[in-house]
Amino acid sequence: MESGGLLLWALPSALLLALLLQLSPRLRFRAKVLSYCALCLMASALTAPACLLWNGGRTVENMRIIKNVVRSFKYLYGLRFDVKGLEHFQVEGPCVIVSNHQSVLDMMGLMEILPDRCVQIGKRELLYFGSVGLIMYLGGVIFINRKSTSNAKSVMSGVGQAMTTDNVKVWIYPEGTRNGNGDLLPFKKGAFHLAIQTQVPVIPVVYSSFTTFYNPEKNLFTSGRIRVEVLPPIHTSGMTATDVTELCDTCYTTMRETFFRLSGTARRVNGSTPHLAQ
Ligand SMILES: CCCCCCCC/C=C\CCCCCCCC(=O)SCCNC(=O)CCNC(=O)[C@H](O)C(C)(C)COP(=O)(O)OP(=O)(O)OC[C@H]1O[C@@H](n2cnc3c(N)ncnc32)[C@H](O)[C@@H]1OP(=O)(O)O
Ligand SMILES: CCCCCCCC/C=C\CCCCCCCC(=O)OC[C@@H](O)COP(=O)(O)O
Repeated sequence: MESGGLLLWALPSALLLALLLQLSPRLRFRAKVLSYCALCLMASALTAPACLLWNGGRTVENMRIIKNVVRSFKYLYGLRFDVKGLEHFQVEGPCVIVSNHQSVLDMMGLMEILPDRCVQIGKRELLYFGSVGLIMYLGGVIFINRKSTSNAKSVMSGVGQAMTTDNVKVWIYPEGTRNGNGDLLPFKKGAFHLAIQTQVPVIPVVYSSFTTFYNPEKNLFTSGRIRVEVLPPIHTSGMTATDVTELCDTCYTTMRETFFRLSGTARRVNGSTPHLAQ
């Protein structure tokens, strides 16, 4: 009786769902994104106890465990990363790594190349994403309140202290938000203030555009290849607060050129940089 009921309801429901997914690209796209979220939530829930048992609590050491788990996700989604310039990460001591931010999939690209003893800066809201928030907390992610510049600035000056005393690298998305439109947003300045205040190098990292395989507007989420380039460190020793804007603009220009080169797209607006034109 039990198994008869299962066949009567579960089988047709599964068939109907499969049919709907075939018919509706939007639904198929949403299902795939949802599966990614579910995977992250599940993997975090399973990895959090491992982090607690291994390392006791919130520490950058947990990033190694998280990284090893996340690095397997790419096989499920058919993503490939071609990485160049990893040798540039071999700097002694702390540094500020800046990279472009296109979507939630960036987390895979991040973990693909994350150097040892490196934490990220993330928006405070991520703390409330259930087990994902917990795993980020355990990995040492620094949370900032983007709505309050003064609060974010004071958190970030505390980070400078910790970077030198605990020898940690910091990964920042200077665009400050996700952006998948095939260009870079103007950079916020926090990362560059931090690098100059702590007198540590800035290492830019660029990921090629996802638009050919991931595009929410076109309901596109297929397998794909991502080109990644770690650029040479930019040293900040001797720079002062007056050099922040120039450092920021140099990074922006270099990263934008690299982004277009890696993505195989032409520069927009006659090659002018809207950020500098403002
Ligand atoms: C096991 C399985 C696991 C699976 C699950 C996954 C787990 C994975 C675990 C771990 C992965 C973690 C992944 C995390 C990913 C997170 C991504 C995000 O959340 S991205 C959003 C947050 N990130 C940012 O927002 C960037 C940093 N933002 C900044 O640096 C901004 O500059 C900020 C917030 C500090 C201020 O932003 P403003 O919007 O006010 O803009 P401004 O133009 O930069 O600043 C205004 C003025 O303040 C000055 N200013 C800024 N910072 C300063 C400072 N530190 N000192 C002095 N002045 C400063 C500037 O110079 C500017 O002034 P003048 O225009 O130049 O006159
Ligand atoms: C019990 C609570 C259930 C909550 C369900 C939430 C499910 C979310 C689960 C997994 C998503 C994987 C997250 C990986 C972390 C990537 C971080 C990220 O890319 O966040 C976006 C942020 O950079 C920029 O934010 P906005 O573009 O300004 O917005």
